[in-house]
Amino acid sequence: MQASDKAIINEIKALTDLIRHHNFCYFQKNAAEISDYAYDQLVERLVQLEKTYPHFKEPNSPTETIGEKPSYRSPLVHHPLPMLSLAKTYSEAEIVQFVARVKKIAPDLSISFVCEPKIDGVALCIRYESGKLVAIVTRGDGTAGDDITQRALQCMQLPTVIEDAPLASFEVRGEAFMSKASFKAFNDKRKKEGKPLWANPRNITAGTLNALDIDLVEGRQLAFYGYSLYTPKPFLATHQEALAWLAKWGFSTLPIYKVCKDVSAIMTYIHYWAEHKNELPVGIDGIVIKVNEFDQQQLLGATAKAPRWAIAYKYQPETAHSTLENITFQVGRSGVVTPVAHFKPVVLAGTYVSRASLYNAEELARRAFHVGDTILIEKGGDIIPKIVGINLAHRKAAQQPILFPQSCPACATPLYRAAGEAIYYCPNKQRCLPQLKGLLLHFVQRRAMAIDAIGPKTIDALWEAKLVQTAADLYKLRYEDVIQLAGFQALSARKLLANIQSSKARPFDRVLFALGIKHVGDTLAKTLALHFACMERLQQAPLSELLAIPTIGATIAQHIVAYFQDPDQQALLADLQSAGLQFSLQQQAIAELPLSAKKIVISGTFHYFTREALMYCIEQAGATLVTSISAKVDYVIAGQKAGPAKLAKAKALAIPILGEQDFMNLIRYESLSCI
Ligand SMILES: NC(=O)c1ccc[n+]([C@@H]2O[C@H](COP(=O)([O-])OP(=O)(O)OC[C@H]3O[C@@H](n4cnc5c(N)ncnc54)[C@H](O)[C@@H]3O)[C@@H](O)[C@H]2O)c1
Ligand SMILES: [Zn+2]
Repeated sequence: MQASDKAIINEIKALTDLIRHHNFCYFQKNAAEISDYAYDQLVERLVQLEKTYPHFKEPNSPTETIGEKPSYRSPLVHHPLPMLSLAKTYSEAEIVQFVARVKKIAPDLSISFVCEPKIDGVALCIRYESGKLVAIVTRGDGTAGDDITQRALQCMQLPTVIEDAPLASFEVRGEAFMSKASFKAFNDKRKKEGKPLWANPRNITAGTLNALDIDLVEGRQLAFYGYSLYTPKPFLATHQEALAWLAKWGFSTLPIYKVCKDVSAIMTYIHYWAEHKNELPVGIDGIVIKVNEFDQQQLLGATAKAPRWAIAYKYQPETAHSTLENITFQVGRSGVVTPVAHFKPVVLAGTYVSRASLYNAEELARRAFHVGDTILIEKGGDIIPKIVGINLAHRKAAQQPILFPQSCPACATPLYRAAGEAIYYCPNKQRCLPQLKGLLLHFVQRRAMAIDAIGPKTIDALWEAKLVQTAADLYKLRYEDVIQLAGFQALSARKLLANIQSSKARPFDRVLFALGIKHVGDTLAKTLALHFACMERLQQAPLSELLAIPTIGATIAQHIVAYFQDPDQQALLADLQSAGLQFSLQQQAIAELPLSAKKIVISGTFHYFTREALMYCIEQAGATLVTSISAKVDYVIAGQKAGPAKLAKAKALAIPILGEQDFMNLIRYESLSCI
């Protein structure tokens, strides 16, 4: 093998792995790490390499697969007709080639195209039998997806009965999404509640439809636009007619689709919506061009990945040039130092932007920014802008790159970097101002102690006046202290003190979360509260007991143990306890556990739970596990290969038999966070 072959094999392998990684982030975690444009460039490069060197192609290449594996959380549903992806391009020349290709296959026919917006959401297929909605299924890997009927109906308005359906069974395919207005309202609410924001409407749509906890989905308003109708027997002649039927049956369709006869009409449509897409109520990332006649679609057929009768023209993300003014280094409450780029304000996707986070030291070193650099900033559907390029030709000579500081920008303590991590920390937990103030802000936020009267400004004022340095100091505040602060009057001072007093009623898990122990988010705080029931037991818990909890790995367990062994934290906890905070689970909370006093039998193996995790969740939900079926048993949870004798006995005794998903719904899985 030649050296150049080796380099190509390596590039193909690296690209294949990288694309798989991004597929996982995008489709499974709903948290893309790179823009769609950057992702599409990676795929394009791999497609080209595979075309030139087909013998080096990796088996199961992501250029030939669709979406991601179904979750296996809910029953798998096969698609009688595969749900494919779309061929896509960012180049107008390729649209011209597409039209030419289509015309070549059917040269004697007059061909028309339907141009319609490409909505940036999640593809769903809705099945109807005898005019009734029977299932809503995700695309999954194109051949089978997840049945999400219950969840989807909870957050979307869909026609559940179609009175005048001329066919016994059919499928409506389309895109679920969140409108721009609902997304903004939802994120504004989360901001007020101190919760992390969703990056874009597509992520929240996918997150909602994948949610394990149906209660979490409540209040999230999604919409659905139908873009195709699949029938077992031909029933209509054109795609345009299908769209008209969908609208007649009560499906929302974007009424801006247009039938175009030639390339020039297609281009006019593409250009028009490039200018006007921000005016639409829903985010679109391109235009889909489809051959209108179904007969002609059949003639053109499909590849394994996409139909040959359609193509998506994708709009490039909005970008703008600006000048880098500075990079500052922000210290978070856990001591993590993050570089933030500040640049001359520019308008992108309708809003002014002037800052972009650079994530970590490695990224800063790799990009070697200089003050005054001309930078290219990109903002797609995402709310967070990114720096995607530097114009080196514009760089002024004799400037030095901006380096990551060696010591904390706030307290000058030398920074520390754990082996194998890309992040620098300031280890000065006791005196580093942004860390201490960050901890206080975390403590008062709505998800923690919900002391709403205190925001960043009040924290600053209390700090300046040397009244508050730790969370425990809040509970020592007196009226005379607060009234002397700038901006406080009798009423506001009393309100603040009342707010602090009422925070003493917050339950034990919220107190645990409020402490800001590294890695202990609100769900893990709940798990710890349920498992240990009181602070004292948790404080004394050996590493082995923490490790026995399925959600806790070695790093988290070590952090928790180290936290409770730290004398400063012990002093803080003692102060908070004497202030009267809830240091144990309330009896009432135990009685409210979703399966209190229930008896459960499990049988078989499970997709999502290990047997140990399932047993743990049952206990955490307040139920008791029993081994044999009797009239005293409340539920049987049956997995694959569940014992037939057990199931028959349960049926005879009319004991409800639950699948894995039913059980998760019952225990409000997400709120207990068991695995
Ligand atoms: N940023 C990342 O890391 C990352 C990772 C993986 C995938 N992605 C994005 O996902 C894309 C690949 O996903 P894909 O296979 O779903 O392709 P796609 O989203 O580009 O195109 C196919 C999909 O378009 C949707 N669609 C919207 N409007 C439509 C309409 N009017 N008619 C027909 N279909 C319509 C359908 O859901 C269909 O399944 C990538 O091109 C990229 O944009 C991004
Ligand atoms: Zn510091």
